[in-house]
Amino acid sequence: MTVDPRWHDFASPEQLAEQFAEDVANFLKVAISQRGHALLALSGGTTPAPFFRRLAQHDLDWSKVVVVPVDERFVPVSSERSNEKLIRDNLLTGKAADARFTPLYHDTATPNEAADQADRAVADLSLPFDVVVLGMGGDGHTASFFPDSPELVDVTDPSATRRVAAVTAPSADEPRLTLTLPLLLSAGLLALHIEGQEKRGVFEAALAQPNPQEKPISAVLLHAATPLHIYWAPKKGEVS
Ligand SMILES: O=C1O[C@H](COP(=O)(O)O)[C@@H](O)[C@H](O)[C@H]1O
Repeated sequence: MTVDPRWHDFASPEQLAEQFAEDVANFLKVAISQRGHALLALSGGTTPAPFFRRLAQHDLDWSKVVVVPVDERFVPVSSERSNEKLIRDNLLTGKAADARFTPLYHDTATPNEAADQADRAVADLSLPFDVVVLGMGGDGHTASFFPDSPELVDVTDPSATRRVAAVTAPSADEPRLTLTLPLLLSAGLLALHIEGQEKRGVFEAALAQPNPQEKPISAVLLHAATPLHIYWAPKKGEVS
């Protein structure tokens, strides 16, 4: 059995960003009204900045929102490759600057020590996440679940007890920190944000023949117990 995919297709990245931000903001508002706070996990990379900027414009009680990266490079926040920097620069601005941020990166001697610190900090949050926004690379990686990572089996184990783990992969430039599969799958709203025909093809291939070793997004497809909401738009210049 694979996940129930719910497609949300848009004509442009701008239209996607606007509607996706509204859907996530509404989900956060409901979480705040029901449990007094909301937990939001966000992916990084090159795709989500316009969505973050639209989300930041939403009028909600940001002081009650906790934001956590889905995954992170083991680089300081000053690095242009830091997902934390991306989130801080594009989401945590204006009213949304009141949100609390729980980092995965810590300035430790090793990625494992940073993962231990982040694991404890995430354990102290009032889990589960209300909203998890995944991304996906052209190789089918999601979070920092890379096809060539020696830690892939551990971080995609549906019964993993660690919440945050350090990973390495020849295809990733730096060591990484990632939330593990069960934490991602426990979200109230599980969404995947991808753009472009190529990524759609990669995703549809994984859906047709899920194999986590080849396309790690398959681990989500095989183990999610709730629908996966896919927000997709063609890239600029592509037809939908
Ligand atoms: O390395 C990463 O890549 C994926 C996908 O990023 P994109 O640049 O292809 O949009 C992202 O989901 C992940 O958070 C990030 O660390």
